[in-house]
Amino acid sequence: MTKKVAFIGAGSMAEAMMAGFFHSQMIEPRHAIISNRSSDERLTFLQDKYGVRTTRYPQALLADADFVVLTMKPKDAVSGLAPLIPYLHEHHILVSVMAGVSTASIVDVIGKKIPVIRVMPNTSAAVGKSATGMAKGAYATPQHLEAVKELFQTIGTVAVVDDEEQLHAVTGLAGSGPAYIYYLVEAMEKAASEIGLNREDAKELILQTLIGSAQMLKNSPKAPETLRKEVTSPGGTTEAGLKELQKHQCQEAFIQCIKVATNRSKELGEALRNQMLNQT
Ligand SMILES: NC(=O)C1=CN([C@@H]2O[C@H](COP(=O)(O)OP(=O)(O)OC[C@H]3O[C@@H](n4cnc5c(N)ncnc54)[C@H](O)[C@@H]3O)[C@@H](O)[C@H]2O)C=CC1
Ligand SMILES: O=C(O)[C@@H]1CCC=N1
Repeated sequence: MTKKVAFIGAGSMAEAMMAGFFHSQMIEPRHAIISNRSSDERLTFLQDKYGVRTTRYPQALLADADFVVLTMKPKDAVSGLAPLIPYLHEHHILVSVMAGVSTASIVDVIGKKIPVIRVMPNTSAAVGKSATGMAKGAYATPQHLEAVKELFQTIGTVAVVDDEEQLHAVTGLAGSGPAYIYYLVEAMEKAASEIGLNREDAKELILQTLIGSAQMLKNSPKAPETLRKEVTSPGGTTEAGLKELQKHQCQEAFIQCIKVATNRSKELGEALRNQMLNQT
């Protein structure tokens, strides 16, 4: 029997996961129900596109759900969870994808011994290629973790981390990761236009370069540095290009980018804890 999923939040991450779950046939669209804060238009769009059910009644949302996936922003955790509390029971498995938010904070907001699995996927879930990290909360058993792992393995790879704190790093590296790659592609597209390539040719060349490099990184036993050196002929074009990147400290900037994103995840979790303290 396929599992039933309720999504609390109907944004880009909820849609990416839904699309991936449905494509893998792990979840049937009629077994998914989704809510958001206020946009009827958005819920209608998702209903029409995927055949999911929609509601803003907490009781209806949770009635049949096996997994309750929290897909609102960290700042909306309290407002999103509050109406659900009377209908949340220990048989539900809460799956939070909220960046930075600890399982302990979620349990504290709910005030019940609910199993919570904290998950950090990325939007490549939509095409079954998420790089997902996860950790279990205090009231989740290894069986709960396994059930959620099985669910997310249908939309990509899963790394279970022993220490929940490591999910900040997973977020800085892989949760946000697709955006870094898209940013690079934006730069490649701009450059392609300035050096006289038409948009369609450029798109195909960039895409194939990315896919080919990713496949090489995956299949070759060689380190990225070795692969880079193999492209770089002494006195050639690559060397000239890379010198420019080094001049702008591009690698250092990328390292700093990932560290800052990781710290931001910690700050988001702390901001929610402060919000909770101010409300008590
Ligand atoms: N976008 C991404 O690449 C990733 C996002 N995440 C996490 O996923 C979560 C959602 O991110 P996005 O989809 O990008 O955000 P989004 O802004 O696109 O969607 C947030 C959704 O939450 C809903 N919402 C807000 N308050 C609510 C409430 N009180 N009750 C019910 N629904 C409520 C909004 O109406 C909206 O549908 C965030 O916590 C983020 O940290 C995690 C991994 C990757
Ligand atoms: O930017 C964010 O906060 C979310 C978490 C990881 C990707 N998007």
